[in-house]
Amino acid sequence: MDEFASIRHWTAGRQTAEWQRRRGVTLGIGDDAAAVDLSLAEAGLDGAGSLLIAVDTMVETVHFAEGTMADEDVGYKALAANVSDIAAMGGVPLHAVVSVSVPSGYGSERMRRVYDGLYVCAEQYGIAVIGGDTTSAPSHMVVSVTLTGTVETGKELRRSGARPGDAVFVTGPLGMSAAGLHLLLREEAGTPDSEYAAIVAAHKRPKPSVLAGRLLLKSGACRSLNDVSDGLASEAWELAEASGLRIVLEEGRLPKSGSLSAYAAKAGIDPLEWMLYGGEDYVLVGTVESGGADAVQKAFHERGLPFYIIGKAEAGEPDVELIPLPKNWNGERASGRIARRKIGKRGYNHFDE
Ligand SMILES: Nc1ncnc2c1ncn2[C@@H]1O[C@H](COP(=O)(O)OP(=O)(O)OP(=O)(O)O)[C@@H](O)[C@H]1O
Ligand SMILES: Cc1ncc(C[n+]2csc(CCOP(=O)(O)O)c2C)c(N)n1
Ligand SMILES: [Mg+2]
Ligand SMILES: [Mg+2]
Ligand SMILES: [Mg+2]
Repeated sequence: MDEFASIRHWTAGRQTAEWQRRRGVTLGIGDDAAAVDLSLAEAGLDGAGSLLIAVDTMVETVHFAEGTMADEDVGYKALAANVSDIAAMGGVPLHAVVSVSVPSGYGSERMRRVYDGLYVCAEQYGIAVIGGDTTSAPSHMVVSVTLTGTVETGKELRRSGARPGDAVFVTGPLGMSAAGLHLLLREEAGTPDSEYAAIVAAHKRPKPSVLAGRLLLKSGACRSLNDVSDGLASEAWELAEASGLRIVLEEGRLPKSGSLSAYAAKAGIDPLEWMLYGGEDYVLVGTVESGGADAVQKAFHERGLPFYIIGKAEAGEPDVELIPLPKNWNGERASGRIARRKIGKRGYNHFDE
């Protein structure tokens, strides 16, 4: 199958004309560029919208490898990672443009499976796939997705809006994806123990919450927001630096799932490592004005969504600190309180030595 037949094989008949029309697409896959009339996009915004644009790339051996992700998972996660960035602005995702670079030996069927997963994610989040690019690659697959979205003009939730006194929150458990990856890279006997299904699923099929971002925006109480791709420590540092303040996290408040604890115990690893530095959690971390935290938590819980207050923002030079659990505490007290530990700007970094 040649390049053009392959593209048709991966994309033709996947989404109806009606699906695309409702997102304002007036010209989809097949010409030099797609055309979108944003005034026709049904995003349900409260007022005029701005365009959001994000791109994230997945590279074989860096973001996935044989044994960690099926082809379908690669397509799903490449889009989901971008949904997480749109959610982290408080926005609604709309259109995806997909670039794939495929080693010639991979064959058209393998890429079709990547698209099977990508379209599952598109369906789940209401996204129209409107174009892309295809090239060969020397030895490994690369999938890059550009995603548009929309958000009420001037209301997008930035990293820079936190203020001293704000409560710091996360919208889901931490460290599960890193634990799942650890298991997948080490599991000798194929199918992992069902006890660990949740951590494996967290790695292969992350579920960013657009609804969580929308609730935060509509609450009027959210001052800053980021999504956790590189790890909580790294993302908290981004909030601290963008907002010019110190973030203090409490170890005892960090949400830890049962399957993470069980697997960490089995693997002999401190789960806190994964929770702070693992990454690929695709939950939201941010701050709310402290007086509004209870109402936001209530709104989340009413919709069955998790919401955890994990610390606070304080005036000071950009920094991230952790108040450890008493078990990790060596007994020292600094001015009558448990000594805080500085959290390094460590996390997943593509250019670390
Ligand atoms: N090569 C690049 N050229 C221009 N801007 C870039 C480039 N790479 C990243 N950026 C910009 O830098 C900022 C931070 O990007 P980054 O990729 O760290 O964010 P993210 O997508 O939230 O994180 P992650 O990639 O871990 O999911 C964004 O505004 C992004 O658009
Ligand atoms: C085989 C394999 N090895 C390592 C990892 C871990 N990993 C890769 S990229 C990344 C951060 C997010 O990426 P980005 O910053 O590009 O969005 C993490 C935690 C993995 N997923 N698969
Ligand atoms: Mg990025
Ligand atoms: Mg992000
Ligand atoms: Mg990202």
